Amino acid sequence: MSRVHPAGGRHADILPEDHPAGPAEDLNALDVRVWPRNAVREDGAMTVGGVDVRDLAREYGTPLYVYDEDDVRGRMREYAAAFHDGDVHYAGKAFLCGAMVKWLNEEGLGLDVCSGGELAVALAAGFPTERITLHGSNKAPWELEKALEVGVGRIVLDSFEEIARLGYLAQERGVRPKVMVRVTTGVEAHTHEFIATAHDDQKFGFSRSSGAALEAVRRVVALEQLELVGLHSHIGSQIFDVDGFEVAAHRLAELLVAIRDEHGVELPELDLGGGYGIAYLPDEEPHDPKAIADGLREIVARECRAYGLAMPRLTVEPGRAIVGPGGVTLYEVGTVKDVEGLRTYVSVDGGMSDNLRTALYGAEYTGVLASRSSDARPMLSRLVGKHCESGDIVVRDLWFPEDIAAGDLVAVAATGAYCRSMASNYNHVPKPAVVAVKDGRSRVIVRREGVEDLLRLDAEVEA
Ligand SMILES: Cc1ncc(COP(=O)(O)O)c(C=O)c1O
Ligand SMILES: N[C@@H](CCCC[NH3+])C(=O)O
Repeated sequence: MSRVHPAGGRHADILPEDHPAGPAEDLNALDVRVWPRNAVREDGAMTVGGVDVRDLAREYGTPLYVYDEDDVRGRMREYAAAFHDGDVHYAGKAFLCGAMVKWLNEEGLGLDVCSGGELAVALAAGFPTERITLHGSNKAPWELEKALEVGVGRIVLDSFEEIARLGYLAQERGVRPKVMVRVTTGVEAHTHEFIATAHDDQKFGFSRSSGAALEAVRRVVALEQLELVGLHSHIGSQIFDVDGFEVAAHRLAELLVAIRDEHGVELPELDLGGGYGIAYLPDEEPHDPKAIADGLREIVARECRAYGLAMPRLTVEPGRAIVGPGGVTLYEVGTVKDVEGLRTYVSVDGGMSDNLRTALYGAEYTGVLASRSSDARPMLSRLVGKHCESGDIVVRDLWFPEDIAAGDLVAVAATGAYCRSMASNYNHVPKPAVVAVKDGRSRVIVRREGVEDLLRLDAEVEA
């Protein structure tokens, strides 16, 4: 099936039925909804944080992850202000490095880590341990021990084995950590199957419907060594619709009542996780942090009133919404291949090793020719990487000007979350550097890997 796109341009006559949109009126425009707040074009080329992308590519090479520091810090501040009466624990899995930890500390946020590795980054960068929450669906004993040794603020319990293990380790050490029980509320979040986390048939948390959540609470309460402070729920990621949060809050409130009735305690904290969607495409409308905070507060307050409970202190754990929109990935075009009658494949010097999300979730992105502007006609394109997989797609459908060519720089929007943190070395491709830009200056915050770094780990080759 095909239809002719009225804007014309190469391949416009084969625009697939399911293609989300035709070409923008101006292919050079940088829509504020998807690009970092400080991204503009100057003399044709894109600048981020006042730095020309051509200078970034010359100085640091490509592919390159670029973070607009003011954008990221601005979102941290907005979330902290919106949840002024609660806690915002940034989910480090979205992107973590020493600079991020320092920004979080300076902006007064907390940090959610889900492995000993993430915890190590936080500790190395001097993050206050009482503002750290340790997550993880299968924490190793050494990770639990490390958390107890440094005194993290809270540990979120995810399995019966872990309750027993942590109780034992805490007793050995003579400490009494604060813990939460992660509840699988049975909510079917409207998002990709792989990033929904609260329906019954998956690995996270204790199921509410089977009674496992209340049994977990019973076991924790029975262990003197653990201080139960609340329940935790994370329904999934890249969610726009508040219904799921409402249902989760309602089910959690019912559990809080059951806990009060059985144990005579009202738990003082409630962690509702993260999951707030961001715009990857210009037609997506994310909620602003204040609307999210007001909405969640209202939902929980309503449930508490209905059940006669005191309002617990709310914690949220946004990752993507803080760091996603402020990041872009810069690539250099290597080849442009016109597949007659279908589309044009524009290949860049990275791909699924620096952004797995398209291959893994069918995620959608948008991108532009960034090193210059062009008035050439739009051409239906697919931005692909250099890996040996036909699924190595960065942007499935996008419109580039017909004159795009080898040596041009392309920028892909909203790649600040879950791109560097999910990067791999597939095909022995080293991971790109990460730079922060601000007020016309740039600096490396994570160094580029080299092939020598990969060889260094190979026990049977000489590096
Ligand atoms: C427990 C928990 N909290 C917070 C997050 C952050 O999610 P997001 O980046 O969608 O806000 C995740 C990831 O999905 C998570 O598993
Ligand atoms: N990695 C996912 C989200 C995190 C899921 C973790 N619970 C993404 O890129 O969207």
